[in-house]
Amino acid sequence: MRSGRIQSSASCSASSSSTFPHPPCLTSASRHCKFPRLLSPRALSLSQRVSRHCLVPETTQFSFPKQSTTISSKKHLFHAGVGSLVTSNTQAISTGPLIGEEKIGVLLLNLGGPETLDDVQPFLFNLFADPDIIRLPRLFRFLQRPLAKFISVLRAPKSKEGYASIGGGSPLRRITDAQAEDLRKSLWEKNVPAKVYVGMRYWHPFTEEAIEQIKKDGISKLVVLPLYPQFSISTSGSSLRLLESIFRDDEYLVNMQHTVIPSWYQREGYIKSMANLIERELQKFDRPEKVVIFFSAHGVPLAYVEEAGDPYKAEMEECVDLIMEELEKRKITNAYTLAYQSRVGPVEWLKPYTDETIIDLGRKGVKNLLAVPISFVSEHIETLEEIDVEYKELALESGIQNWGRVPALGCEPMFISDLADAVIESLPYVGAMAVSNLEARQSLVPLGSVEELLATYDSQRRELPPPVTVWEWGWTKSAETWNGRAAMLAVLVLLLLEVTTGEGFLHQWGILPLFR
Ligand SMILES: C=CC1=C(C)c2cc3[nH]c(cc4nc(cc5[nH]c(cc1n2)c(C)c5CCC(=O)O)C(CCC(=O)O)=C4C)c(C)c3C=C
Ligand SMILES: [Fe+2]
Repeated sequence: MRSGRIQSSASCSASSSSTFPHPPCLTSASRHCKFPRLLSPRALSLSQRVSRHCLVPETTQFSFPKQSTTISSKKHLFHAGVGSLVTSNTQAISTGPLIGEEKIGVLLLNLGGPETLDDVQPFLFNLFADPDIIRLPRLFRFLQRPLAKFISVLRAPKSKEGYASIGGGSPLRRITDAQAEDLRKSLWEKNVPAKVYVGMRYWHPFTEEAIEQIKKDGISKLVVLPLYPQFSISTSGSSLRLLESIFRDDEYLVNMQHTVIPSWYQREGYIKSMANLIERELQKFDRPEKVVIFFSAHGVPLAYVEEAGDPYKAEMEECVDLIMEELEKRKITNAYTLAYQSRVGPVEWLKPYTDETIIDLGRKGVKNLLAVPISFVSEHIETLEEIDVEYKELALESGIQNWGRVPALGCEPMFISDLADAVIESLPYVGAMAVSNLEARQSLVPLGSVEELLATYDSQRRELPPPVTVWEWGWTKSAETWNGRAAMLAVLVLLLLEVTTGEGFLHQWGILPLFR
């Protein structure tokens, strides 16, 4: 941990990354991974965590493409190539001409957001129907959709309030479309005539719609780029799992070569762009050197990291370290801290929590705070409402006098240009296909790459605690959790009875007919 880092007393056991379970395939994968040789000794331990993503099958010779360069600095070596990369090919990596007759596509994966208040409940339904958000035990899987309906109806009023306060809907589609267009332009400027598609997980344009267009356009080589800098089961993992199921069932797609860039938080362009934004915002304070830089990342339930092996926390911590190193090179050595926001439900999420940390910093006498949203590259409800309104208010109440917030990256030219470089550097890894469709389907090639990626952190697909409150009571944390689970079970039984008998409180209140 770097010297300037403020440790909130709100932090917990989750702050140590050494407890992460290492998926079994790591050892073999990391042997092929170039990172340990490229990074400085300090970064090496971090890269060992990252190397879990260097999922190159054992049979594949792995070398970075010629155009990728290594930029060295006194303290750190950046690899300008694709940070962590999964190839679609277990047999060979094409090194020949990449463009020629090939039609190249880039698929940007993102979360999606409701565009109007009427979209909020169905959007929430899609989110909670995702087994990577609520993973029920196998026996109860059939209840996933009724449960999603139930929770989405319960949560919709609160969410609607939030979306109403930011203008009546999420800006995510508009911003992601603009990023896609700028990325396309940047690729063309770099002589890579690619088409760029947007596939959202929970709202329009859905991933399925993007895939239909990719097929119509006859794309033959596809680079899959989730727009999340750090990997999480709940975000990129979920999108890749969906993609995998779409690929598996489709004759065209099973033959399409593809590559996935699962995370890219360590790329030089991204780190420098973040540092630029922070440096710019710091200048707005009267005494910039007195400001505490407050990185706030979207949280995930602790069990995702500790039980399922989600690399999210490790990647987040490394990302923050890299940004601070970049700032240090610019002689900016402010104190900083990292906390996790936006938790929902009764289970424990990654700590320290943003709200508790703000209160704690206020108590410690911090007067100047600069919030940096770190897990997402667009403005969205959690920056515009949660940070700008709720956390700002909390900070001022807690004794912080001067508050600032770094904008999300959006279409920052250096950032977009770096994403374009990531795509270009990944192209040599878009591999040749399996010999036959049958083989492709059986050995999951090209799906194997996605499958393997998913397997590294989530091989057992264990039950994950429902992160969302259905019901809550009790005094202790653990009691709350178990009460929540018991209540959920009771609600499920009631729901089941109601659906089968057509009678019950939901019908009486006129809620259930809405479900039909
Ligand atoms: C890296 C970013 C994100 C992670 C990790 C993540 C995990 C996660 N989220 C929920 C529940 C909700 N998320 C909601 C909105 C939302 N989530 C992210 C990003 C991450 N989520 C974004 C960018 C957005 C906003 C999209 C927009 O419309 O602007 C919502 C809906 C809003 C609300 O009601 O608060 C929920 C619910 C869980 C449970 C989870 C991990 C398991
Ligand atoms: Fe979320």
